[in-house]
Amino acid sequence: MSRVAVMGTGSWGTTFAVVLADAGSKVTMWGRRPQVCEAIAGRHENPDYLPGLELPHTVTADPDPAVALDGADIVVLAVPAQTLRTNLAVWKPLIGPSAVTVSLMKGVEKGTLKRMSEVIGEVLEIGPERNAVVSGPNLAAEIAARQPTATVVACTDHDTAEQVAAACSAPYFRPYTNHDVIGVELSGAVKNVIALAVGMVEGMGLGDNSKASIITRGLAEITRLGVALGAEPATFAGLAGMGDLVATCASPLSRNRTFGVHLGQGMTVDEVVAITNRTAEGVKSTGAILGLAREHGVDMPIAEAVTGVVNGEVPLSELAGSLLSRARKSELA
Ligand SMILES: NC(=O)c1ccc[n+]([C@@H]2O[C@H](COP(=O)([O-])OP(=O)(O)OC[C@H]3O[C@@H](n4cnc5c(N)ncnc54)[C@H](O)[C@@H]3O)[C@@H](O)[C@H]2O)c1
Ligand SMILES: O=P(O)(O)OC[C@H](O)CO
Repeated sequence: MSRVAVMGTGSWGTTFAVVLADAGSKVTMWGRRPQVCEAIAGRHENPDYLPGLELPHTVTADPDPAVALDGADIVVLAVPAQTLRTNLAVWKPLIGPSAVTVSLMKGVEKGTLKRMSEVIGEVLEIGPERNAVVSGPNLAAEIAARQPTATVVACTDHDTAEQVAAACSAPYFRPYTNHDVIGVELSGAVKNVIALAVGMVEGMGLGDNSKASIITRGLAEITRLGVALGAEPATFAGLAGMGDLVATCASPLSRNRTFGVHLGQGMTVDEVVAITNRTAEGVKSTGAILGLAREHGVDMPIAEAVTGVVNGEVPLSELAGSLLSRARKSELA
């Protein structure tokens, strides 16, 4: 039986803890708010993020990271992408020398333009063989209701990917393994930006042709960037690529898509942030993703338009025009 620490008691951290427990793992969560940890450990619930769900009694939680990390074979990281580096610096001395890390996060670090597994490798000074990523069409609320889904466990080391996949294989949760960490991780981060664009389109009252066009050309952008960074094209046709893109862009449960809908209806970024306390990673990562694209000479017009709107540099009324007025090109270019 794996002993797993889940660092972060938000929607996905808590849901993934349920998956791990249902798969037979023993789970201790860390959360920064003691009252949330008390609710998880004492009443087997997380009313802030998953109200009404009874958590397995094998899931416990503690606000002391030393308690959560003590003896953990697997350390799951589920905090906002932009706080990860600071959090890891505190946790580093508490993580065992052979523990495997698993990033659940779908963002790119501002400033450094690093993927989450890169930040983890750098701060914890661990090799790629201990550094795994889980990403796929995984809307937390559906999985918390034990609705069937598949996902991808990515690690350059097959044994590590298998170890993590075994720890999270539940009757309703089927992990596939993949060695393409770059492709799997980038897919998860960039689809959030595309979901913001689809949400804006929805909020502006446009229809399914517009959304399908954004989703399809969005996949082309994700693939171009990924391949330029060394990913394998096939990954983008898989669960972490097209699968997650479709789930996120289609679902009202997606925080990124919902954020975009509010923007499309005319709210400002600050106004949307004020009415939600959930992590919409695309908002903070879109500039970093565009930075990566520019660094590698990759054309990403949708990410560029979304960044412009999010930064208040491009009026929403110009979003469609900025995409449609570009020079004609081959679909396959
Ligand atoms: N929710 C989903 O359906 C889902 C699915 C797959 C991946 N993800 C990804 O998982 C990651 C976490 O998402 P989530 O849904 O759990 O977010 P969330 O907003 O539900 O929860 C975030 C958690 O991080 C904590 N937190 C906030 N600021 C912090 C800080 N400075 N230091 C430490 N902890 C802090 C919050 O208290 C909360 O427990 C994101 O990168 C997201 O893209 C989410
Ligand atoms: O709610 P979102 O937009 O963060 O998306 C959640 C997951 O990433 C879907 O796989």
